[in-house]
Amino acid sequence: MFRGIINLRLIAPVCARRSSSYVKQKRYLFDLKENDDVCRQALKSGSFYLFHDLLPLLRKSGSGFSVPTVSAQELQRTINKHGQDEQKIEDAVLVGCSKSCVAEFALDLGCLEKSSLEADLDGTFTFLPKALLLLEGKCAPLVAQAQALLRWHETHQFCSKTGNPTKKNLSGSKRICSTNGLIYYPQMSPVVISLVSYKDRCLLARQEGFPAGMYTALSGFCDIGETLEETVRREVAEEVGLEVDSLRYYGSQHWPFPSSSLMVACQATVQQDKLNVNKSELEDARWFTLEEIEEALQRGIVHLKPESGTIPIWVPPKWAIAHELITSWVQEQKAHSNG
Ligand SMILES: NC(=O)C1=CN([C@@H]2O[C@H](COP(=O)(O)OP(=O)(O)OC[C@H]3O[C@@H](n4cnc5c(N)ncnc54)[C@H](OP(=O)(O)O)[C@@H]3O)[C@@H](O)[C@H]2O)C=CC1
Ligand SMILES: [Mg+2]
Repeated sequence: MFRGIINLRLIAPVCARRSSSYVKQKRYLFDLKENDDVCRQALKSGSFYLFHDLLPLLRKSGSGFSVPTVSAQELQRTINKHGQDEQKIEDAVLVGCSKSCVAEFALDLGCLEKSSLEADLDGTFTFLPKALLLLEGKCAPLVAQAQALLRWHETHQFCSKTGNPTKKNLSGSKRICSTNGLIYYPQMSPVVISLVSYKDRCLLARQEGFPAGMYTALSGFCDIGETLEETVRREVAEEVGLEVDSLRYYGSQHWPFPSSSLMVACQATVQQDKLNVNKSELEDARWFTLEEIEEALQRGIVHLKPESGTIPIWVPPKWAIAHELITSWVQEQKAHSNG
C-alpha cells in the first residue's frame, strides 16, 4: 500500500445559502433518474441536446460555437415535420438538470435525414473531437457525457447473459434484460494518468497514434482488481522502466475517447531518471525542463503534419486533465524556486 500524500484538489466550496438549492437540484435529478412518472413529466418541459449518429449539434455563435438546446415543443415539431412519431422523444436520455430544476436530455436523431435537420436547427452535427476543439472546452464535459451515454445505450441493446433485448428505463440511467431482469448500468473504465517528475524535470511521452509533436503524461487503464496506486506503479514501470516512490492525488475527469474512461490524475515522483522506454507501448518519452514545458503550454495546439520537418512539442488542450496536471506542476516548480 502506498504511503503517498493524498491531497484532494479543492472543489469550490458550496456556500451554505446555495447548498439548499444544490441539494434540491440533486434530489430532483435523483427522482428523474429513478421515477419514470417524474421523468415522463419532465420530458414534456425539459430541454434537449441533439445528436445525429453520436455527432453533437453545434451552432455558430459570435466568433465561436455553442451547443444549442431545443424545448420539448420545438423537438416535437421537428420530429413530426420529419415524419417521425413523437414517441421518439422517449428515446432521450437524462444528462442533468439546471439550477432551476429544468431537466436536460440528449436525443440522437440519427434516424432522420441529417442535412434537412441541420437546416431546420440552424446547426451542424460535428465529429466529437472537432466539436470539443471548436467549443474550446466550454460545456465539453456535458457533450462528452451525453455522447458517452447515448453510445452506451446503442452498444448495450442485448443482454450479454441471455442474448435477449434489454430495455432502457425512461431516464436512461440503466438497461434491464427483458427476460431475466438483469440490470446494466453505464460503465466508465478507470484510467490513471501520472505526471512523473524527478527533481526539476517532468516526464512526458507520446504514442505513435498521437498528433505530430504532442506529448502527454503517462496513462493506463486499471486492470481488474488493481488499486489505483498499483496501476500507477505498474504503468510507469511498464512504459518507461521506472519505479514510482510517491504519488499525490490531483483530480479526475470523464474522458469519452475511445469509450468512456474515468481519468484519475496524480503527481508521481521517482528516485532516478534513467529511462528504459517500452517501444511497444510508446513512440518516445522524455524529461522536460520547466522552461520547455512553459514554452509548450504557451504554444497551444500545433496543427503541423509530420512531413513538415521538426515539430515543436505541444501538450493536450486546456480541457484535458493532462493539461491541468502539467500546469499544476509548473506552478509548484515556480513556487518552489521562489522559495
Ligand atoms: N484526458 C486526458 O488528459 C488524457 C486521456 N488519455 C486517455 O487515457 C486512456 C488510456 O491511455 P493509454 O496510455 O492508451 O492506456 P494504456 O497504456 O493502458 O494502453 C492502452 C491499452 O490498454 C488496454 N486496455 C485495458 N483496458 C482497456 C479498456 N477498458 N479500454 C481500452 N483499452 C484497454 C488495451 O490493450 P489491448 O489492446 O492489448 O487490449 C489498450 O490498447 C486513453 O483512452 C486516452 O485517450 C490519455 C492521455 C491524456
Ligand atoms: Mg499508456
